[in-house]
Amino acid sequence: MPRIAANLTTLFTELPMLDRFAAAADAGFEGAEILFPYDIAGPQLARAAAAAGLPIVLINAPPPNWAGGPRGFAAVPGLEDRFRRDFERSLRVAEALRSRHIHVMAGRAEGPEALDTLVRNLAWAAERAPHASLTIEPASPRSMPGSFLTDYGTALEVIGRIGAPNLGLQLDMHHALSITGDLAACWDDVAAVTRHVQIAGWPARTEPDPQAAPLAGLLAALVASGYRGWIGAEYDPTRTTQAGLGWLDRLRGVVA
Ligand SMILES: O=C(O)[C@@H](O)C(=O)CO
Ligand SMILES: [Mg+2]
Repeated sequence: MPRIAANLTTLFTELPMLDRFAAAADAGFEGAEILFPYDIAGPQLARAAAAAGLPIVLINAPPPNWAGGPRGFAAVPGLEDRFRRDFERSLRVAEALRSRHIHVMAGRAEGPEALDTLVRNLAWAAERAPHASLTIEPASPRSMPGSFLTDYGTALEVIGRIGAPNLGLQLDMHHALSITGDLAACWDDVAAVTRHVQIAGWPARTEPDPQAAPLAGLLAALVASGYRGWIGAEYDPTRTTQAGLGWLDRLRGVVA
């Protein structure tokens, strides 16, 4: 049965980051994602996660400028040195937090040179960190304008060209629906290389509804295909996080 992680960058934001782990554990989550854990010392985060009994499932590699800027640069020609330095940083943090996955973002770029840059950077990263699990996540252009990685065909090509056992896909249902409009067909295409799944309500990206389309279909497909990874809840709560958590028990009923 897939386990459910709270994305602590988007959930429990009523609380300081270090208090979010305990709140997520009390609410019934079994793990945590943090998009950018670079503002708080790793040992402090690791202690808070351990005290709450929550493994950290996913972090993102550092963005050059999270506050309004591009959120990554693995596909940006000319920034390869910066990519390597920052990847080393994400590795140190991932090791301190024992994060299961590192999500590497492509950043704003276009064209064949960007594709080659992404392949080269990710191939280097996968070889540099054979024990780390790396993911790439196609993002809808509406959410991330200008991002290089906005379709699953390109993601599959990149993963296939590199052929590293520690590189795979992060399927975020919000992006998958925005990009393809057909979550079931998208899952069929990418299931074999998917290492991590994220869910949210559709189309508003608020609380997920496990018993209604499109999430009900995705959950059925995950169970049918024997998906053994985590499901991360990455959404914007309608009111407080706690007030909207009724979906969590209902989801367990569906995937049990
Ligand atoms: O879907 C998203 O926005 C995230 O998973 C992410 O990593 C981009 O910041
Ligand atoms: Mg996501």
